[in-house]
Amino acid sequence: MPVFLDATSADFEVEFTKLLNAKREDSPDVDAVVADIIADVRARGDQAVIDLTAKFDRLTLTADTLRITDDEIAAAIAQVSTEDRTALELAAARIRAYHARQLPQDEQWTDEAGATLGWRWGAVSAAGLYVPGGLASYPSSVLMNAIPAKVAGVGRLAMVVPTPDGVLNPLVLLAAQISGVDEVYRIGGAQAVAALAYGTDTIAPVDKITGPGNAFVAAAKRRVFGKVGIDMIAGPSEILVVADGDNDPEWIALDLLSQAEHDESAQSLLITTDAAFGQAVADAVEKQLETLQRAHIAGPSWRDFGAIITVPDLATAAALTDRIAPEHLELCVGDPEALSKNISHAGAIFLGQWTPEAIGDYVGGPNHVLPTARSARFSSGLSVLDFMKRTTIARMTPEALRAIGPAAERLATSESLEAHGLSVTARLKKLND
Ligand SMILES: NC(=O)c1ccc[n+]([C@@H]2O[C@H](COP(=O)([O-])OP(=O)(O)OC[C@H]3O[C@@H](n4cnc5c(N)ncnc54)[C@H](O)[C@@H]3O)[C@@H](O)[C@H]2O)c1
Ligand SMILES: N[C@H](CO)Cc1c[nH]c[nH+]1
Ligand SMILES: [Zn+2]
Repeated sequence: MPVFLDATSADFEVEFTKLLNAKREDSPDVDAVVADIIADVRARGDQAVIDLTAKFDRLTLTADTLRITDDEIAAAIAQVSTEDRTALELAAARIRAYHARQLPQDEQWTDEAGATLGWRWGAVSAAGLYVPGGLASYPSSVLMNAIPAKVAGVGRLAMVVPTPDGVLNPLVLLAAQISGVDEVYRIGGAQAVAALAYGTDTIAPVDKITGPGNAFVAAAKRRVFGKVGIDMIAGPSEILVVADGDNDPEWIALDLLSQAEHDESAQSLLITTDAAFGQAVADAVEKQLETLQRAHIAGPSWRDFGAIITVPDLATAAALTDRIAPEHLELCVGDPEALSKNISHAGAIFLGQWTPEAIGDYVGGPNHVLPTARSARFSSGLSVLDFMKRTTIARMTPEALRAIGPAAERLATSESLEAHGLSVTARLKKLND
């Protein structure tokens, strides 16, 4: 059973804080394991990756078989049904169209002092794309990683994906081909993140690592940040549904289970203005769990981290939502647009009862790699911008230097940085000769 909270009860604040702080992925135990794995990969390179893959994915590799060959990719892709290919291509086209709109513009102008200023955008040279594969297989996450990278203009796309027991999903490889991935390695977890960040004899290091994963992957990305860029912490999935009583409890139950089935550490929450509806959803979840294929994952997630919160009004729902800062937010209320305007912190918002979150996972167009663990307070879903960086541009004319140089001289003096000031003075002197 999930916890039931009532926002009007005396102990609500204590119980809600407990819910916010529930230990799901930010565990010191996980971090300690990940630190050792990263150190091992840095010290022993390919051999560490091979040993750790044998340990965690039950797969024996050599340096020659870490990378999936073009022939293996072609053979796997040949098994994909036309229906699956068509669905994947529809998803890819929609994701590409959405992300193409994110390409930023360069800017350049000349200001009143005569200085030409601006910035230009450029792509990172090499991106490492993490595609999860431990408990489920994610062709959709290949598209969500690789398409924005390609739109940004990244030169080299290196993808890692664990293949437990050596089982390869052909659709993952087709997605890699469709979206222009250059290299695919059958490795996962913290060892794959470390290999991408530090490089091994077989895997050249990348500049930026993106993509979702379990708690080990999220912790590894945190640890390699600085050596490489990362997109965000996209860990175990989360959904918060805000629903009034005018919804079908079964639909909402399925929406909650759609994220619970990702991982025992996933979190599904319901905030409702109608306590009886909340109970009906809880009953519907239990009913679904009797037959759901992944009840062994969704059940523990719902039992350990699920919650149903009753609120007196939608204003309270909005305030609590901002404190949760969920990865996914479904607004199943009469006027979802109006409610969404009162919410500042959510990775992705799904408006109205005809927009199940799963549409966003696959075919909506926006990215499904999204910030978890309340990091939507300060980060956003994966975008083209994550694969780009901005370089600033400045050009002075003699007149511009004459106009603003003296202020630079003064500031340099105030910082006791003599050479800074003199580099300006020397030029101004020449102008005054
Ligand atoms: N936030 C997002 O945008 C988003 C998107 C898709 C999926 N997800 C999440 O990604 C995750 C996918 O998880 P997954 O497990 O299926 O695949 P995964 O690829 O993230 O993790 C599998 C790897 O974890 C490592 N691992 C497992 N147990 C370990 C242990 N005890 N010690 C050290 N390493 C260990 C192994 O190396 C294994 O290869 C789920 O939590 C899902 O909710 C998040
Ligand atoms: N819901 C996940 C993000 O948390 C993404 C996903 C991929 N496939 C299915 N779901
Ligand atoms: Zn999902």
